[in-house]
Amino acid sequence: MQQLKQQFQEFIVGLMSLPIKLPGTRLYRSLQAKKKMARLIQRIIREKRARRAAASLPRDAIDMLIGDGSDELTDELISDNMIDLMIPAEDSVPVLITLAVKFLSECPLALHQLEEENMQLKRRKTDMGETLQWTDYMSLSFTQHVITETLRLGNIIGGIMRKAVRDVEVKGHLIPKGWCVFVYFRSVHLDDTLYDEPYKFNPWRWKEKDMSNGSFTPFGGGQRLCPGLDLARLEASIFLHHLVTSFRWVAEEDHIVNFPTVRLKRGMPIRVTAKEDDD
Ligand code: HEM
Repeated sequence: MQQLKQQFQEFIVGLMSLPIKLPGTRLYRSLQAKKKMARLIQRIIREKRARRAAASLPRDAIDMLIGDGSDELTDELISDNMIDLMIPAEDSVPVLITLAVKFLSECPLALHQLEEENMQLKRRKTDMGETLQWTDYMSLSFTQHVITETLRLGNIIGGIMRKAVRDVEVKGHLIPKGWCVFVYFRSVHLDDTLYDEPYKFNPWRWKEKDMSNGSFTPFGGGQRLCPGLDLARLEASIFLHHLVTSFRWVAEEDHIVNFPTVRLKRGMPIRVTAKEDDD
C-alpha cells in the first residue's frame, strides 16, 4: 500500500506539467508512476479473481467490477478505473476538506454559524434517537454555502482541457479544429466583475447568488461534468458536521500552494480537542 501511495504522489504531480515526455521530466516520471500503479493494481485484481470462487459477498469496488462478468471489463480497464477514482478519493475531496478547515479557521463568524447550524441538527437527532439522513444534509444550508465558497475560492481543479472537434468561434475568437483549449476556472471564480471581493472567504454571498449561470464551474460542465459532485459535497458535509459538533481546533500557520496542484504547504496542522474534554 505504501508503494502504491508513493507512486500515486509521483503520478498526480505530473497531471499539470509541460507536455515533454523525455526521461527525467515531470510528465515522464508521472506516466512511469501510473504504469507501476497499474501493475500493482492488476496484481491485486488477479489475486482477487483467483480467490473469487471461495469468496462470498463483494467487499469493494474491484470485487463489484470483477463480479460484473462482462468481457469488456478487462484487468487493464478495471485498474484504469481504480486509478481514476483514486484522484478524488486521495486528492480532490481531502483538499476540499482541508481548505474548508483553513478558511473557517480564519473566519470565526462563519465557523460560529456553521457550528450553530450543525449543533441544532445534532441535538434534534439525539432527542429523536435518529441517525443522519439525506434530508438532514440537504437542510444544512449554511454548511452548503461554506462548501460552495471553499470550492470557488480554493479552485481545487484549476481548469479543464478541451479539444475543438471543428472550427469554433467564441466571442469573436476563432478556435481552429484540432486545437486544445485550457478552460481556466480560477480566472472566472476570482473575477471581480462576477464576485465582490473575490479573494475574500464569504459563504454568505451564496444566500443570494445563482450557481447555475456558468460563472461557477468547480466540477466542470457539459457531458463531462464530474459525476462525483454530490458525493464530494456529501463527504465534506459529513466531515464538517462531526468536526464542528464534536471538536474544537487550533490551526497552525500554513499557506496554500496552487501549482502544480492545490495543497497546503505544511499539510495544514491543527491541534484538536474533544468538546466534552474542555467544556
Ligand atoms: C472536490 C471534489 C471534486 C472536484 C473539485 C472534482 C472536479 C472534477 C472536474 C473539474 C472534472 C472534469 C469535468 C469536465 O471535464 O468538465 C471531474 C471529472 C470527473 N470526476 Fe470529479 N471532482 C471531485 C470529486 C469527485 C468524486 C468524489 C468522484 C467519484 C467518486 C469524481 C469522479 C470523477 C470522474 C469519474 C470524472 C471524469 C468524468 C468524465 O470524464 O466523463 N470526482 N471532476
